[in-house]
Amino acid sequence: MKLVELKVTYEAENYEKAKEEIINFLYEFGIQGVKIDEPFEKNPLDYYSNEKQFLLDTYAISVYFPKNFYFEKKKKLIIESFNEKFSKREDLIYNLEFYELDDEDYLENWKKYLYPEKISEHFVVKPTWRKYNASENEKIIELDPGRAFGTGSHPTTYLCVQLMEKYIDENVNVIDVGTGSGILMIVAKMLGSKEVWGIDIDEDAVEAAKENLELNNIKIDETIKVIHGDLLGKVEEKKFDVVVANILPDVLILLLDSISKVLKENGIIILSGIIKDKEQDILNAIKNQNLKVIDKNESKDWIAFTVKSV
Ligand SMILES: C[S@@+](CC[C@H](N)C(=O)[O-])C[C@H]1O[C@@H](n2cnc3c(N)ncnc32)[C@H](O)[C@@H]1O
Repeated sequence: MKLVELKVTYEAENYEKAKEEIINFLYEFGIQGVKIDEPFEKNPLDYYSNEKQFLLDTYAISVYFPKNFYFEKKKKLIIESFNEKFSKREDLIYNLEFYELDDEDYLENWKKYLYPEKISEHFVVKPTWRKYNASENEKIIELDPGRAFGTGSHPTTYLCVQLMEKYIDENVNVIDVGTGSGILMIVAKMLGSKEVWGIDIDEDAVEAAKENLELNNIKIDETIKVIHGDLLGKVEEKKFDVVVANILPDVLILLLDSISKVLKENGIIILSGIIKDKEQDILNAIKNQNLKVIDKNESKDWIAFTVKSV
């Protein structure tokens, strides 16, 4: 399996703002990981410890996509939409470059950037190859994200985890729609949920989720299932107290009807993956499904909602 790295090199009046804008924009294209290169205060001694970093003088953001049969179309779309959004800006100049990578190279490279991270009141995500001394009230999620989305560090994931901490206990069953690395299934189980299902249209994600459940000593059985496919075809007869879904806004809007069908009468849905620009579209879809917002969580340019039936 090959991957494609898109490297955006840029100069901006406000680097922090430009970085957020570029990452948020690219997120909409289903990226698998983000790597950020920034120049740093130069000390001549650093030349010997990290020559590559030392010589780097540019700001760059790299994101990764699987190289599948429709990637060329996607590439064209990314370049066109990127230019449409950013080319007329007075405060930003940029250059886009695409590179092909082998899966293994990507995974090895990617691992260097992941560290244990506290993502909510109780949860710490720990990459399997790192050490971490947990304090008494911390819950550790062992994770090897592989090629699936969900390391915990993206706002869309941690906003969801923070809402899950409020609404999930041993009395509820949960389905995670778009489970990716399985991180939200692990959170649901660690919060005591008696039954946790996860579903994803990406076969690699299903494999990654199963491996990560195992890493956390969660056994796949009648109460823990990871399903490959689309919600509608695969989960028709079953109802859940809690549905969590961290997916792109346009997909969430399409899925909301199917999600409502698997929701118990007093159940709740935790929706994440919502970039601020799309907030109103999501609110309209929520209203059209006879649902209402009962809680909201925000970070940077991202929003997550808890909703239930009117
Ligand atoms: C942003 S990732 C979320 C991963 C993880 N749940 C998290 O919160 O970090 C979205 C996932 O949704 C999956 N997905 C996209 N459309 C889907 C659909 N219609 N049904 C099920 N999964 C879908 C993608 O394959 C991807 O793994």
